[in-house]
Amino acid sequence: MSEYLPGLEGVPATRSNISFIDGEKGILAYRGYPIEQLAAHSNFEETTLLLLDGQLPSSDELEQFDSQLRRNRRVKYNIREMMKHLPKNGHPMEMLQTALASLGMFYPSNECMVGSDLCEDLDYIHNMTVKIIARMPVIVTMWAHIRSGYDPVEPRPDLSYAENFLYMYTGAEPDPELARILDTCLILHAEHTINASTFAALVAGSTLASPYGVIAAAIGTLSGPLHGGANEKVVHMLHEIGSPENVSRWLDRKLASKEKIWGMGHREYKVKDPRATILQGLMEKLAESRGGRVSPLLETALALEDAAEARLGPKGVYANVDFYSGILYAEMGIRTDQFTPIFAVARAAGWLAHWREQLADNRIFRPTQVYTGETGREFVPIDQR
Ligand SMILES: CC(=O)SCCNC(=O)CCNC(=O)[C@H](O)C(C)(C)COP(=O)(O)OP(=O)(O)OC[C@H]1O[C@@H](n2cnc3c(N)ncnc32)[C@H](O)[C@@H]1OP(=O)(O)O
Ligand SMILES: O=C([O-])CC(=O)C(=O)O
Repeated sequence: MSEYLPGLEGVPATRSNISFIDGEKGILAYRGYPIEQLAAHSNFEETTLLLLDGQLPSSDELEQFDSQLRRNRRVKYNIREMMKHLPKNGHPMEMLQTALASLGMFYPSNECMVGSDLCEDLDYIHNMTVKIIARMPVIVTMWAHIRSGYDPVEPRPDLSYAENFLYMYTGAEPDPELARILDTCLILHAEHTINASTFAALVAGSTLASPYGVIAAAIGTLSGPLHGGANEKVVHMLHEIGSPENVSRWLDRKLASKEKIWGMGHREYKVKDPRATILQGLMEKLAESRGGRVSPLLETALALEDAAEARLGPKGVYANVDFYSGILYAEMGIRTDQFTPIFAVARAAGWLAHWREQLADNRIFRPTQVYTGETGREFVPIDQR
């Protein structure tokens, strides 16, 4: 029997040519392009097409995809109505998972099972990819209004993906600088090899579940605080610390009681996550453009990162992508519980790229276990126990 490795550490679960990580050197590349270049020169729409198709698109290809996304922003009336009946104080990740799973009822995938057990309907796969990517941010921003008892802001087809998100979220004309920052955040969060939520997507996809079932499984998996949910925890943690002077004592106490420092540590990276470095730069640039006003959250975060590096660095524990993203979103006026939904909006690109890659050569995931339970027991009737 093969060795059991908790958390499947180091166990390859698939072959993929979508993204690459060198965790010792802090390298991340999508389809061979370094994340730093994509963050500096691409936009979310283009990066998504790169992830889906494997190549940087021509301007015609990009324009066509972008216009499909813009035309598919409207969310069905029934889904809006359903959202109005969800608990207003429920977590937006649960709302998002519910809405995505419900959308699947309108687009059944059964018709695309052509004779064999593989989904060969490329039009269905493409159309559903567009619908999911186009509608996820719309659902997230609609919820921001619906849960406060207001009508959602209607999407605008003249705005880019990131601009439309900000417009629908605030109801105001999007600030170009904030839109560019959000666009970069979306690029940084779009893909990351076989992380837990992408693995969940692959497991669901391997049963030939519909793309909506696949994305709903991935959203549920991303929501946990050990994964995408950590960005929200980081901001609560920084509020709890309060100010840079408190960092050292706070950290001693947490480490002594073996508690987690949110936004730190990674299964793959043994150095600082390259996405955290880019996000930190964005945060500093935003502060500069606001006359050098550094947010108290950022000041505390910088002090915590320094102190934690000294204590946890020897274990290879450094800031991950979730460490700075929440601070940036908070500075952009986004509510804390919307941070992970924004992550999900971006990661839909990676989830769908992996789902499509796997469909082309699918085999159901069915690992084994090491049984540690009892054997050979005799059933005892209830009145004799
Ligand atoms: C988008 C993302 O998903 S990025 C990750 C977001 N998650 C977080 O930020 C939550 C905090 N971090 C963690 O819980 C972990 O680092 C994970 C879940 C990301 C990775 O977990 P694993 O790969 O299983 O790491 P593991 O738990 O084995 O940690 C190795 C060592 O580093 C320590 N460590 C790892 N992360 C942390 C942390 N955040 N705070 C304190 N110590 C930590 C562990 O206690 C362990 O120490 P030990 O060897 O003395 O027992
Ligand atoms: O790769 C991981 O395990 C977690 C992560 O950083 C991501 O999904 O972006």
